[in-house]
Amino acid sequence: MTNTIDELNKILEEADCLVDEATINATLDNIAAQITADLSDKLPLVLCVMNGGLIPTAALIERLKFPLEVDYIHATRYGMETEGSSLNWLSYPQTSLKDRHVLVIDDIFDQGHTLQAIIGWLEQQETRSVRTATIINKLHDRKTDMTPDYVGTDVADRFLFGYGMDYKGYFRNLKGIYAIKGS
Ligand SMILES: O=P(O)(O)OC[C@H]1O[C@H](OP(=O)(O)OP(=O)(O)O)[C@H](O)[C@@H]1O
Ligand SMILES: Nc1nc2[nH]cnc2c(=O)[nH]1
Repeated sequence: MTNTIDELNKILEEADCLVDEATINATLDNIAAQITADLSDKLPLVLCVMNGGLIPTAALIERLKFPLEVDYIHATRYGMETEGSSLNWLSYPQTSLKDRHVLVIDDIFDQGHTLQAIIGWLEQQETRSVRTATIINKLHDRKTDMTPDYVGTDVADRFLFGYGMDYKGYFRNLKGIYAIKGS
């Protein structure tokens, strides 16, 4: 269904801001310091998980002051929906992964199926190490048995958008993280 600009603006007006820009920036600084301690001498390959990882990846790598390469992987589980289903692989990295220290960056650690599948695939590519980072951790007890190596701010178990995350494809560009009214 097509959303009108009025409908989208109403969603944003009624939404609750759960994480503001200053908190996100502090989270990014903290994660960047941990990553620097672990990877600054490893010439890592950073893999952005598109689309949600786009903004967190840009914000994190500008805080990493050491040599690194960037590529992306495109896998989606939610599409335009608010409930996840099976993972749809849309694009694989073009960079050779063999013997590389890989850092995967995504926006949110929700149930963990997306990162778990990506880690599983990367481990088959003869990488030297694989680490994962997310800006947001959604609090609930429906997690897989993986946990990202670097995890940011905890948020309530609601449907979120902003800072990479979309509502029906929109609002990834917002500086804060919002929850839909009633979710
Ligand atoms: O921990 P999980 O329950 O697997 O959910 C997390 C994933 O869901 C979102 O992606 P989505 O499938 O919505 O695609 P998108 O990045 O294009 O929005 C998000 O960007 C993560 O990749
Ligand atoms: N936009 C969005 N994508 C998600 N993927 C997993 N959880 C979420 C969420 O709360 N919002």
